[in-house]
Amino acid sequence: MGSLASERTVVGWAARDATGHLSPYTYTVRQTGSEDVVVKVLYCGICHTDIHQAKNHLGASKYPMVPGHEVVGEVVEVGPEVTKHSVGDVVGIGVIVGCCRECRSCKANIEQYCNKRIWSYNDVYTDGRPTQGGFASTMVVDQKFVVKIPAGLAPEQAAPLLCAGVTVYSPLKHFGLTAPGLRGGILGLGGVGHMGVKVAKAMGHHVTVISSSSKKRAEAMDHLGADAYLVSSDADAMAAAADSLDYIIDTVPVHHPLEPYLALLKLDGKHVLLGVIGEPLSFVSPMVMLGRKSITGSFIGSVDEAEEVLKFCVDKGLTSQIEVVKMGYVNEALERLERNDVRYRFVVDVAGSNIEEAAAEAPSN
Ligand SMILES: NC(=O)C1=CN([C@@H]2O[C@H](COP(=O)(O)OP(=O)(O)OC[C@H]3O[C@@H](n4cnc5c(N)ncnc54)[C@H](OP(=O)(O)O)[C@@H]3O)[C@@H](O)[C@H]2O)C=CC1
Ligand SMILES: O=C/C=C/c1ccc(O)c(O)c1
Ligand SMILES: [Zn+2]
Ligand SMILES: [Zn+2]
Repeated sequence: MGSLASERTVVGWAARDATGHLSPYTYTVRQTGSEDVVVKVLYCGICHTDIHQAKNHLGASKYPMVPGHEVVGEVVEVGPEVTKHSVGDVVGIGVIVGCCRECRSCKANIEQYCNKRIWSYNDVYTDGRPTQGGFASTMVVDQKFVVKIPAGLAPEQAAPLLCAGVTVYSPLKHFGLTAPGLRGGILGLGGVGHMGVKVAKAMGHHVTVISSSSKKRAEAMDHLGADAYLVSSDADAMAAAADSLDYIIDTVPVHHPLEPYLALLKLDGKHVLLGVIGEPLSFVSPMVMLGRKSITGSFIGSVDEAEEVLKFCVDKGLTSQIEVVKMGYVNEALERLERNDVRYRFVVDVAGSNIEEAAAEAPSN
């Protein structure tokens, strides 16, 4: 296993330091193992987590780092024990590419909560190699973590479902928030948030977008189908909406006060934190005690839930709202994402970007 002769050379776009700037990077991936699926990357979405990781917001980034965890590709080779996928299948890969398979979380098929989970990039695989993500020509991934993209979903449309989509679907399901008629709030209308509006609306909820500005009001109401729109700095509108929501899906990626949003929740309402924020958030205890409210969090979703949300989107006719860009635009896209200038997810057309040819012309690693 792992002989140099059988390693595959891959071109990706990597961050080299905490500037988070990506540039071509050539590396090798492991020999195809018995349960491995070799995937030619077609499209990869850009999640705000890619910024957190590339810019070392959490203090644990290792470089060179090829980000990207909303990956859709075509199977080009499978190991001899692979039963789940075949050459030619269109498949998806998300945030997790390994787990222990023995702990309580793994046995319950919620492997995203395994303490030995392996991240699709900025981690170390079982063979000691760094993992590298989807802004690359190829990924080699254990079949367990590869999902089939159902017919009826365009590959570029499917990419954001593999993180943003499942990240909102999982807590709604887990916390019993799927019944029609519930009143939900989506705080932060970005990549994750816009899927929150779509998934919650498809479940039959009354959906209020809570945004930092009024810039997205018309699109949210007219195109995404939101029922109401609150600007968080509008104190009168926030006061009028007090005690009205069963849940809030909080996708804000920076520090923010919780109390204005806790006030919007009804008795037993749930505030679900999804944003990755490396600073303490605070609130006074009566804000939760007096309405028996919960503040909780949720981390992506399981492989099973990824398959479920893909099917849910096909069944309900849901699509993500994306801007497709080429790999050479990725740094502008990351900058625009960071300054809240995208409706609502960038997806990189990796296969259409000739990244191998571009790397041959670029300065070497
Ligand atoms: N828990 C999990 O498993 C997952 C967590 N995440 C995390 O969720 C967060 C959101 O991800 P994603 O949707 O991709 O991010 P986006 O940047 O696409 O969306 C974030 C939204 O938050 C609002 N916002 C408020 N303040 C800011 C600010 N200062 N800078 C940027 N946005 C702001 C904006 O909405 P508006 O204009 O409406 O105010 C913005 O569109 C990130 O922290 C990401 O790491 C992502 C995926 C999975
Ligand atoms: O985008 C997917 C990953 C999100 C994420 C959530 C929590 C955390 O600590 C991370 O490092 C990433
Ligand atoms: Zn993500
Ligand atoms: Zn485990």
